[in-house]
Amino acid sequence: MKTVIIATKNKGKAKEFESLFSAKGYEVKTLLDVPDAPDVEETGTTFEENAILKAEAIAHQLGHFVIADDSGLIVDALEGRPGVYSARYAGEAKSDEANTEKVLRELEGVPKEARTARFYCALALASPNQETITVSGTMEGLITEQPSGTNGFGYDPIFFVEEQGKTNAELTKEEKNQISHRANALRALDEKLDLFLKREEGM
Ligand SMILES: O=P(O)(O)OP(=O)(O)OP(=O)(O)OC[C@H]1O[C@@H](n2cnc3c(O)ncnc32)[C@H](O)[C@@H]1O
Ligand SMILES: [Mg+2]
Repeated sequence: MKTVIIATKNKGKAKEFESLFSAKGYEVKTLLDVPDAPDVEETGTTFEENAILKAEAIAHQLGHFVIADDSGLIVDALEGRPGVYSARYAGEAKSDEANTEKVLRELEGVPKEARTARFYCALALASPNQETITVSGTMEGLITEQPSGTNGFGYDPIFFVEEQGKTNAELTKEEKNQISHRANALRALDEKLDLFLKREEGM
C-alpha cells in the first residue's frame, strides 16, 4: 500500500485524513506516530504560509515528502477571527471547548443572518526534492448559539451547515468528508498529487 505522511499532531485531522486517503488506496501516517517530531512554530500570517512552514520543516526533518494542513474558522462578524489563531484562540492550552465558548461569547446578541462563517483549509505538499505545492478549500456555514453534536473536532459543534440542517458535529464522518473544507482542498490536490508522486519515484 502507498503511504502518505501528514505533518499534524491533531487527532481530529488525522482521523479525517485516514478516511479521505484510504478511499484513494493510501495508508496514512501522522506525527502522532513519530515520537520526537518537532513542534513547528506557526508564525505565518496566512493559512498557506503556515502550511508551508509545517510541511517544509517536517519534510526536511524526515527526508521524505509530507502534506501539512493549516486550517481554521473565519467569522465575518469578528472581522475574520479566529482565523490563523483558531487552534490557540482562547490560549496556548489549545482547548476546543474554551475556543468555541470564546467565539459564542463574542457573538452574543449577533442575529442569525449576521453569524456567517467559513472553514478554510490550506494544504502544502513538500519534499526535500521538489518545489512545494499548495492548494486550498472552504466550506460555508453559520455559527450557532450553542454547541450541538459530538462528532468531529474543534469548532464543529458550533458550525451549522444550512443544506444539511445540522452542525458539523451532528454529521457523520462520511457526510462531513463529502463537503468539508479539507475534502475540497484534497480534491484540488488530487491531480497534482499523482504527478508529484511520479516525480518523487523517479528521484
Ligand atoms: O498544526 P497541527 O498539528 O496540524 O494541529 P492544530 O490543531 O494546531 O491545527 P491548526 O494549526 O491548523 O489549527 C486549526 C484549528 O482550526 C480548527 N479546525 C480546523 N479544521 C477544523 C474542522 O474540520 N472542524 C472543526 N474545527 C477545525 C481546530 O480548532 C484546529 O485546532
Ligand atoms: Mg497548529
